[in-house]
Amino acid sequence: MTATAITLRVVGKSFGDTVAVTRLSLDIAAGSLTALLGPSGCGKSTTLSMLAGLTEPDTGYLQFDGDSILGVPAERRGVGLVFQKPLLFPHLSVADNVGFGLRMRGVSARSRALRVTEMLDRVQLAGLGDRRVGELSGGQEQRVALARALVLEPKVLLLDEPFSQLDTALRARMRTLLRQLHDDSDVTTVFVTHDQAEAVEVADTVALMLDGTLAGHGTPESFYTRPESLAAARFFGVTNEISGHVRGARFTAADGTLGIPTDTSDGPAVLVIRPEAVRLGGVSDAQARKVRGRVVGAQFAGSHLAVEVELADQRIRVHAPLDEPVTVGQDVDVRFPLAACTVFAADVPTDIA
Ligand SMILES: Nc1ncnc2c1ncn2[C@@H]1O[C@H](COP(=O)(O)OP(=O)(O)OP(=O)(O)O)[C@@H](O)[C@H]1O
Repeated sequence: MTATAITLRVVGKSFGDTVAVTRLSLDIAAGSLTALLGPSGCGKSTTLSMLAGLTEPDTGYLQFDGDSILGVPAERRGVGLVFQKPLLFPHLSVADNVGFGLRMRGVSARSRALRVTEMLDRVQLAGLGDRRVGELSGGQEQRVALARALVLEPKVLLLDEPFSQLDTALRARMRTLLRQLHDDSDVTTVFVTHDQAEAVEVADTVALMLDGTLAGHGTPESFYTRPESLAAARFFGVTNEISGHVRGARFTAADGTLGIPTDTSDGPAVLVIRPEAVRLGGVSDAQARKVRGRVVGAQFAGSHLAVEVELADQRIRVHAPLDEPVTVGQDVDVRFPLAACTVFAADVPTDIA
């Protein structure tokens, strides 16, 4: 079986006056593990539900491998579903839960038993087939839900916040398991989460949704190094925003410093750079811009030193290596590597709450 590519074009869905999804266009590569990421209410679950065939879009189209899936009933889309709650049959054993779909398809008891045993092994539940599902832990229940979906060899696996009810350590183990299960098969996986750290850890591709539509799409790294919008940069956590303007393909900060090449149009602008990309001290480098600043705060933060630096008219955050000799009150050279700077026009919407 070859993997399935998913196409969404100008998809829209409203519930009464509530616009859940609007003008959503997205290409999900065959065989990818894509995180559909975004804050609560941005339309992730509705999107997943439209792919699953549980909700029909009002506008736009959806395709699997170039063929429209609009109007195709859920059970004929070749989709496996895993939800936040495992939704197992409480009166059936683990093995019977996993084998349920196979039984519905008329697969013989013998063949079913073989496939269920193999699947339980893959989700690390070997030997637990006879257990009643009420005797399982939350993590085990979600493994059963994963096994039940995957045993049917779906073309597409859709997961809606599947591990959000588990504790942190277990969630990390489940993410690793999901990655393994995905890598061992050809299934195209779409994983809904509101947690950007989870998206970055589990997925090879991230599709960020804000306000019902796509706000960024690319590798996890690209959201840190080249965010597509200010809102996307903000969603990915702590970032520095330096206000200024662009004139003649050059960004200048409000205090007249920097001079960063950019292809953003002339006008008020914001330069975005993550704290871990800013350098303190160091040698001159043609690929970076230098400004003078003063250290006004330095705090141990586990993996780095969280430093606050005052520039001419604003403060920025810098993550410095722990062995960097940084003292409060010290004057420092602050370097902005060009490759880590992204400039946006200042008049973009900024509310992403
Ligand atoms: N069946 C429904 N009836 C009415 N409104 C709905 C329905 N489903 C979703 N909505 C609304 O559509 C918007 C998008 O909801 P959706 O569940 O897709 O977002 P989400 O990003 O998955 O959020 P969450 O993580 O909180 O589930 C929300 O405003 C929600 O209240």
